[in-house]
Amino acid sequence: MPYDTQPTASHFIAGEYVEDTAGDPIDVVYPYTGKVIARVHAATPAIADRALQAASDAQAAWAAMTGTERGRILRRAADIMRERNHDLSVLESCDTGKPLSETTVADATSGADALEYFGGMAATITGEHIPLAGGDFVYTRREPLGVCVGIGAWNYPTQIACWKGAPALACGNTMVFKPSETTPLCALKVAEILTEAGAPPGVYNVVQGMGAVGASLITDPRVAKVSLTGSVPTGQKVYAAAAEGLRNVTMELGGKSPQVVFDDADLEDAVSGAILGNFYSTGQVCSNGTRVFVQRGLVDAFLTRLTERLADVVMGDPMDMATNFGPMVSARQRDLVEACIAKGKAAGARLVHGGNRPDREGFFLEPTVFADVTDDMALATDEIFGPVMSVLTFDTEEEALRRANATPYGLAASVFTKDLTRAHRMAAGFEAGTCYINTHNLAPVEAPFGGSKMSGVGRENSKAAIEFYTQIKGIYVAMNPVEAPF
Ligand SMILES: NC(=O)c1ccc[n+]([C@@H]2O[C@H](COP(=O)([O-])OP(=O)(O)OC[C@H]3O[C@@H](n4cnc5c(N)ncnc54)[C@H](O)[C@@H]3O)[C@@H](O)[C@H]2O)c1
Ligand SMILES: O=CCc1c[nH]cn1
Repeated sequence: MPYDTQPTASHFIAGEYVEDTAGDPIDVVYPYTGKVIARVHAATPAIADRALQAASDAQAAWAAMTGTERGRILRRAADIMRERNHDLSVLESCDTGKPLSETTVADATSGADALEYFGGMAATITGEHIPLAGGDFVYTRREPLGVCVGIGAWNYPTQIACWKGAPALACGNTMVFKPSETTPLCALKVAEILTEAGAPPGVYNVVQGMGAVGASLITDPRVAKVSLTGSVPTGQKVYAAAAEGLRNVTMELGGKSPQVVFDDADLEDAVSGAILGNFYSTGQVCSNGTRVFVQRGLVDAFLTRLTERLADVVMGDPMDMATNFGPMVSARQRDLVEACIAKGKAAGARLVHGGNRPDREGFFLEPTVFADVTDDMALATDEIFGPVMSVLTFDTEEEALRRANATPYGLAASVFTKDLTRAHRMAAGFEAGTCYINTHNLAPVEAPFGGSKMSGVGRENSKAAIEFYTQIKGIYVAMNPVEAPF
């Protein structure tokens, strides 16, 4: 490994790197080689306590700064991230195995976008004035919640650390962030950069660990809010644990999102959308449109063109800018996805492309396409979180919408058609938090992102995120003598 991936220490607390080797070791494995490239240690209870106390100690002073001052620090952090985009992208590729051609434009970039966006918004986070009869009035203050815990998934370690940290900090909260144990490296850089940009010690802390460390943070009395990005089963546990203390939550969970392609769609756009929505990040994107419903008249042409386009997949060294398809994040994830492929074959789905583990080192799996998938197959019901596309056939708009919504998930959905009214009808009918017309999987920070039904609670990004990192205080101001009954 030609890159220096071993972090200075495992944790970042109160503005500095902190080590405690008493915690369980966590080896960081480079998915391209399967070799260990760094080692960190899980937070011991003492480390978790130190991080929470640092966040708690820092919160009042951070909240007392003006939004303009906090925003300036976040925007400075965004500038530093952009200046270091190459190194941060290399680290993201080492942590996840995603190709550098992708991380260079998607990860630290999206993190910097969030820091810049919420940095710009910080000064605008204000209350309102509500006039009442007789000259009385109410004014509201939009106040921070306090100490927020962020818990991340492994697919977007830099992005997730920023999508949670930027709005939390803009609103005057402080954060203890626990990255996924699979990708522990990138969040440390986010903490380092925020500190360099001027965030006071304790405002943004990172502790490492498995689920147990995350669980221990949630129920701490110093914690006001928990924001998780992870699977639905983890979300259910975290939500339940947070409920015990009536803590605020944001839950960014899994999905089984539909893409509906009508036969009047632009074929090239529909195929591009299906590729973006199934194979970007080697299929490890929460909002992937893994159920591709194609209208009967277009199915053959769609599969033909998709197969042609898949010939352009360049699977290989993530650090080679020509590579556009990397390994999966871990052997475990690769094995889980392989089992889903085997189940799909056994259920009678037609394998159109891929399906195999290439004979090479690293956690590679071919981009895989199944056709003739039916709604009852596990391929169509279970989140796979890997490069597996299922193509299903439909006849009518009513049928497509009904089947698209027939899932407990509700993260994303897209429709491909040239018929404008149909596009908007479908978008209105989708039971999903994030919908697309004639594209899929884009997640600009200016737009709300999040799920309905089992896919989540709350929204990240956009103005909507402010709702989930603040609470409103109403202050009644009497301008008249107080009238009492006796
Ligand atoms: N909706 C979104 O924005 C979004 C984005 C990315 C990934 N995801 C979802 O994340 C999943 C893949 O990521 P993963 O495998 O890391 O998910 P996961 O649920 O296994 O783990 C997510 C995080 O939760 C922690 N965790 C596990 N058990 C915990 C507990 N009991 N208490 C507190 N923390 C606990 C883990 O250590 C990890 O940091 C997929 O389902 C994917 O759809 C969702
Ligand atoms: O993995 C989910 C978040 C996301 C979607 N697109 C880019 N990031």
